[in-house]
Amino acid sequence: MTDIPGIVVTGGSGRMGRMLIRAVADSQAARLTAVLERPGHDWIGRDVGEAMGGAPLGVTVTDDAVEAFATAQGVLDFTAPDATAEYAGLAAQARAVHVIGTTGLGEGHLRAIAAAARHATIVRAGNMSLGVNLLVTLTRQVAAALGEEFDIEIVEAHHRHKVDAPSGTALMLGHAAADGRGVPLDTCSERGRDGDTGPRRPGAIGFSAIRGGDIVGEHDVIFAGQGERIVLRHVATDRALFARGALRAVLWGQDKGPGEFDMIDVLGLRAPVGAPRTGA
Ligand SMILES: NC(=O)C1=CN([C@@H]2O[C@H](COP(=O)(O)OP(=O)(O)OC[C@H]3O[C@@H](n4cnc5c(N)ncnc54)[C@H](OP(=O)(O)O)[C@@H]3O)[C@@H](O)[C@H]2O)C=CC1
Ligand SMILES: O=C(O)C1=N[C@H](C(=O)O)C[C@H](O)C1
Repeated sequence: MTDIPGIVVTGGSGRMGRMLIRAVADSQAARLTAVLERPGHDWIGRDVGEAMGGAPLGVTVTDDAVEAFATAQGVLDFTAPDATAEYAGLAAQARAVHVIGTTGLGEGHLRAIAAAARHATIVRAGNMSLGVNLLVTLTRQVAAALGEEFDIEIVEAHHRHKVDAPSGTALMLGHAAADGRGVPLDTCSERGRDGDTGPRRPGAIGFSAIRGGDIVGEHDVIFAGQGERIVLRHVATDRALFARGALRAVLWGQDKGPGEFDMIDVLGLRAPVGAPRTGA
């Protein structure tokens, strides 16, 4: 037996799945024990290194999540909402740390994840990068410092394949901005303006999404006042960034008890008691 945690990557053939496989395979601190794909996927039964067009990694792609999770200490999951909700239950049964990067989760998915977190450690974040999580804390601070005379707009840009909007990161930033102002985001969020919208609602937090080409992920938080504008920006140029964050999260989670955590916890960016919370 080894103390190095065994890790399962779900959605192995996806853009993030491939990054996660590389990150775990290259790490001295974790072992890749299984890679999951959907039943019927043409990678099933193949060595994952070869399926990715490289040298064998000695790990065969499977569609059996129960068996894969049974011997694992961690699951890295960047797939789709329905799959993630199901994996949360299965990972909790196996007491494996479940790191969730999947975005576009609805109320039902979040309930399933919360239920699973009663039994096992879950780390969930719409963005696993250090830079974005710092931007979240800065956004909350700037929003708290400025009054409603500064209009907050969040603009995000992603590749043409992205299926959800606003991005998970944009929502993290929106929650942080609303938190800084001491209001719930759902009371002030303004999305998808089109046509005769009328003037901007005071206190609104606006969201805009751009989709095109191969943009990895870009986020601006704009505080627009009279005669001045503050823009907080994060630009991701390489998806490996998110995979490194996910690996850090699964290692961090190894000695934690049941509960739902985020990257602010993993990175130690949580504000001290008495200071405003993040709303991510
Ligand atoms: N938190 C973060 O830091 C980041 C989060 N993301 C998020 O990660 C997710 C994945 O992104 P990306 O890799 O670009 O997407 P891809 O579409 O490239 O990959 C998704 C993978 O999940 C698999 N999958 C989808 N649905 C199911 C299902 N029901 N059961 C089993 N497997 C399934 C897909 O398989 P198949 O091809 O067969 O459909 C595919 O392998 C998105 O929600 C994205 O927003 C992305 C980057 C960073
Ligand atoms: O789908 C993506 O690609 C990304 N998704 C995440 C999000 O929704 O914010 C994180 C990153 O921006 C890339």
